[in-house]
Amino acid sequence: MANQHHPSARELDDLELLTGGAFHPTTGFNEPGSAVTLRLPDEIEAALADGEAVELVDPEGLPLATVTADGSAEGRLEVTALTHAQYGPFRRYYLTPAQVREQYAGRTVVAVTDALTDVQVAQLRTLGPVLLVALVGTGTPALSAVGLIRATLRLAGDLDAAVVAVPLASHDDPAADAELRQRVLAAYAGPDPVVELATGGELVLAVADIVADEHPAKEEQGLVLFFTGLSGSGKSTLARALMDRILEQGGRTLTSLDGDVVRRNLSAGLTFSKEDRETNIRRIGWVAAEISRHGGLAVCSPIAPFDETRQQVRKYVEDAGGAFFLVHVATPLEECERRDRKGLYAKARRGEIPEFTGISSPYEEPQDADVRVDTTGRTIEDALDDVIVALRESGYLNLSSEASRLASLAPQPPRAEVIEMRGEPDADLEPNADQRALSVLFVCTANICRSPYMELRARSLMANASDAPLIEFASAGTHGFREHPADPTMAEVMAARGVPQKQIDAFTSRRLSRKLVETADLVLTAEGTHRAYVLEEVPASFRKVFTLGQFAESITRVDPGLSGAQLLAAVGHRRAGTAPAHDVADPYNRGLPAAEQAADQIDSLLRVVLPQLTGSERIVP
Ligand SMILES: Nc1ncnc2c1ncn2[C@@H]1O[C@H](COP(=O)(O)OS(=O)(=O)O)[C@@H](OP(=O)(O)O)[C@H]1O
Ligand SMILES: Nc1ncnc2c1ncn2[C@@H]1O[C@H](COP(=O)(O)OP(=O)(O)O)[C@@H](O)[C@H]1O
Repeated sequence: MANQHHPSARELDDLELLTGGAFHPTTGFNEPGSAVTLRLPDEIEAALADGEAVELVDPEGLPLATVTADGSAEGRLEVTALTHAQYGPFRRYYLTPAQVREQYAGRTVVAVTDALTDVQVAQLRTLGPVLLVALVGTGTPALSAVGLIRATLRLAGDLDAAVVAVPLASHDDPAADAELRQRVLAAYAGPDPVVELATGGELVLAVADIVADEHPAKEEQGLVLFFTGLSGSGKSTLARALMDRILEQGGRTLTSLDGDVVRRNLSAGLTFSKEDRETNIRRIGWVAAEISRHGGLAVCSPIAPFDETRQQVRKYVEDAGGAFFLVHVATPLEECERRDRKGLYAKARRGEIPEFTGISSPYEEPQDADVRVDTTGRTIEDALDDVIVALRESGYLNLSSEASRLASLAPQPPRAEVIEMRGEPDADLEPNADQRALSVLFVCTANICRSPYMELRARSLMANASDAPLIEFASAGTHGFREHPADPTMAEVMAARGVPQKQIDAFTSRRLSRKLVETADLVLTAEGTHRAYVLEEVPASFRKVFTLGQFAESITRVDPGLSGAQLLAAVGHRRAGTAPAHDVADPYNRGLPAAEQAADQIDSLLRVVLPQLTGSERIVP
């Protein structure tokens, strides 16, 4: 069909609500005074004026609806649905008001736009059967659409609640949006009551991992470092030097999108016309944004002479959840021309290269650079330092200064951090001073329930085994909050099983870090998902990361005479597969019986693991 149009994300959300009847009585775009509008290019407008129909297609080209002009002076557009969007995560929860009336009549309707707080969950418990309407339209929720639905579903499991997803988008007009919200909720509720949630309260811990995933700490966020400046200004030189520093420090994946290199590959065949330069930069921006979406770090160094295109790239990156950091390498034209490393300026002056930036093609100086570096008369190290300092201040990337960098590359002294352990060793069993204690790291999600239990319980069990060699126990969470106390229910179970109250009170949660994994001799996780998480972060750790259950099974496969480091080496090569039966399910928020059950399971696994690990028979939980 000739007349096809790709609406924006906001318009596609509106289209779905229009065709589903959620905007009742509005059924078309561009009604007088309505915020539900559709912007069309001139040629499409002309086709509509000629009485032709126009297909609205989704980003993959699937025709969703046709629009026709109703001939009115206001330009109202009638919409006829062709099909509904069929794919996308949680699609099955996207129901029309009619479908909801049929399935969920009688429930109190409650709109949800963010992860729920404890206050809100308590309120929901008082409402009887509820229908949670997750408003997931473009620009509305605090979480991504997927995150909001996932978090809502997880909490709904514990309530008398059904969940429906409604793509009510923001129209950047608070009054109109409030009115549309009311209208949509009324359409979904029919005769049933609509109740607004109270504000305030603390985020419910059960969904903390979902929220934490979507709001990574700055230093964990995807990052695009974008160098712009004239040819010869020093973009590639500084970018390369910076990348070396990042690689030396380690801990980040890195992709280089250098101007010259991109022109030979991704943008081969493009010229230096304004249009082709824009295409080139948008391609770089698109790739960089995808890299940032997955938490990666992309370093780009094209000239990128046009402000508008740089803004587009910034938007791509920010829409992908990454951070955009603009470095203006502001070496003046005279200096670049004096350097003329490739002899291009001389050629451009002679007219042999048309449209040369700075000579016969413009360079628009950025007004939004995060740092501006003029390299004239400076060493590369010195100029690079400006970038490193600005990056550190931004919080996105903390590269150590030259002095501490050299120190960190020097041989490390023995680890100073000694985690408190069992009581004093018997004098006659003083461990060999050369023999470093094995360190075992327990991992779960938020480090407040299962892994603290494992850590503190293992430590207290070891206190009974004075014949055993030293083992250090620690724990961490893949997600969740830092410095939280142990879950009170789990704390109660620990205390009842002999963990000293002092240790329970002293416990605070922490996030898993690459360093923790790297320094541990053995990492034991509560579930297979935690193990997968650790392996993704630190793939090289695959021989020492197990679920606790998997490790307990694996050690039965090796020589029973082995213990300590020899046991770990042997098990690393003879691992049992992970199995769901190995998982210790999350007892968080499920009451004392669930906590007891998790503790029983952990105890029986520790009963297998600790004696073999230590070679001591005295550990009896
Ligand atoms: N007409 C013209 N104008 C500017 N630059 C030219 C031109 N023709 C070739 N070159 C060489 O191409 C490099 C710039 O390519 P970019 O992709 O970074 O340019 S742009 O961002 O698309 O404007 C640039 O490399 P750098 O010196 O690394 O910037 C030049 O070497
Ligand atoms: N302080 C400095 N920072 C970066 N480059 C410098 C500096 N001083 C001199 N130069 C030289 O300037 C040239 C910059 O070239 P290049 O990095 O390829 O620029 P661009 O990528 O912007 O075209 C190199 O020859 C580099 O050695």
